Formats: sequence, structure tokens, C-alpha cells
Amino acid sequence: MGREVSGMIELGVNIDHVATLRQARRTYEPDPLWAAVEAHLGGADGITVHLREDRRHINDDDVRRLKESTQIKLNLEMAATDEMVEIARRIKPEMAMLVPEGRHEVTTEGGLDVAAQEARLKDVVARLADAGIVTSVFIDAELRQVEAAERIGARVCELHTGPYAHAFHNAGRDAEAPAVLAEIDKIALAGEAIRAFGMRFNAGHALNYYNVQPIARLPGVRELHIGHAIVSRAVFVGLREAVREMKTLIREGAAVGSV
Ligand SMILES: CC(=O)[C@@H](O)[C@H](O)COP(=O)(O)O
Ligand SMILES: NCC(=O)COP(=O)(O)O
Repeated sequence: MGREVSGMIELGVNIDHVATLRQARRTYEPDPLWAAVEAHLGGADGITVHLREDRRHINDDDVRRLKESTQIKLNLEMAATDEMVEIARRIKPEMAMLVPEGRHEVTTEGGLDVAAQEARLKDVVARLADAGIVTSVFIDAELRQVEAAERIGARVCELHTGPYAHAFHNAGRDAEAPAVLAEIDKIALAGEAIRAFGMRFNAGHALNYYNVQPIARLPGVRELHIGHAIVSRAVFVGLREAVREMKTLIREGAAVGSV
């Protein structure tokens, strides 16, 4: 069956690594606010930022300014801590995504283990909802995590595409390699469960210009969150063009899936 067309897939552009470049000199540029506007002009449907506890790139003032001074929806990635909940309740992004965080990690290494901490996360989701914030959870493509996400009241699940991306790279970018197909099947099955529970099926992490289309053509996927690859390309072609190129790939990939 062709892809069930549920409207165009949205692109959430993660601009963390614009701030990484700024923090390299601890200075004021490049400004993530400018990046958000450029991404929006290139066709981004949303902006994602990860306010890490160590503030290695995006800082509290960036989040405030993005919310106050741009017209594009904001997805705040955050650890499920009291500090971050209070920041989110104060700034009120359209969405908050709960992610695991390790101080020594280079980037997010796995999905949030929702199943292991349901009671605590259910309280976090309720406190965010009370402030009018939609809560997403960043999870591995596992049914038990999807079921737990539904029980804690998450409205959105973003499936971790890192294992798929690594398998794709290790297979020499062969989308038909058995290891790659196995990862795609995991994501597809988890995505079906997400939709069956009435939650929104998003995906992200390590997606790039080579591996994005097999994910874009999955039935019912609503939004892809992509950052490092877009910012990397933007170094050479500019952020507006890098976003435009990614949107085209996603649109063409989804179209192939709909035949
Ligand atoms: C959740 C996810 O996969 C990414 O958004 C990740 O959180 C980005 O973190 P860094 O930008 O610090 O790599
Ligand atoms: N949640 C995924 C995200 O926002 C971007 O991740 P990446 O593309 O920087 O790996």
C-alpha cells in the first residue's frame, strides 16, 4: 500500500551547532536567532534547540529570544529535570521534547527510557501540559517505549533514527542492505504503534542528505528533526539553501513512498 498521505512532512531544523560555532569563541556570532530566520525563509516548519544542562551550545537567552523574536514554532529539547521544566514553563515553546542527557556524551546517544521512569515522567508531562506545552519524547523504536509514552500522556513520539543512520553509513549508503532494512522496519513498526495510539510520529537524529528519503517515505511520519547535517551543509551553501535542499529531498522521498 502506498504511503498514506497525511499532508506534507514537516522539517524541524535543529540549530544547536550554529551556537556551537559561536561558543568556540565565547562570543556573539553566529547568532542562532539569525539562523532561525534563515531556516524559516528556506522552508523550515519549525526550529529545534537542545538546551543542555551544561549549556555547551544553546543557552537560556537564545531560547528566550527565539520564542520572543521569531514567528516559527519552537521545539525545546530538554532533560526531564525540575530546572528545565521551570524554564520551559516560563518561555512556553510550542513543544518540549524530553531527551536523555549525559554530561560526557558527544551527542544524544540513545532514546529516553520512558518505560523505566513512568511515574516521574507523567508528572513532568502534566506540568508542561499545564503551561500549554505539547510534550514529545525522544525514544528508541521499541514498542514498550511507545506504550509507556502513551501512558505518561505524551502527544508526540520522536523515534531515534541514529541506529538506522549508522547502519546506513556502515553499509556504504546502501538503503537495501539487510541491516539497514532491519532498522527501517523497526522504525516503521514503532511508527505504526505511535499512530495507533493517536500520537504524532516524528523522527530524528543523524539524518542527512544521503539517508533521509527512506525515512521520509515511511507511512504516517509527520515531522523530521535534522540539525547537524543541515548546519554542516550550510557552511558551504548557506543555511537558507541547505534547508531548501533538505525540504526538496523530503518532499521527493515522500512522493516516491506514495505511489
Ligand atoms: C535528540 C537528538 O537526537 C538531537 O537533537 C540531540 O539532542 C542534539 O544534541 P546536540 O546538538 O548537543 O548534538
Ligand atoms: N532530535 C534530532 C534533532 O533535533 C537533530 O539531530 P541531528 O540531526 O543534529 O543529529
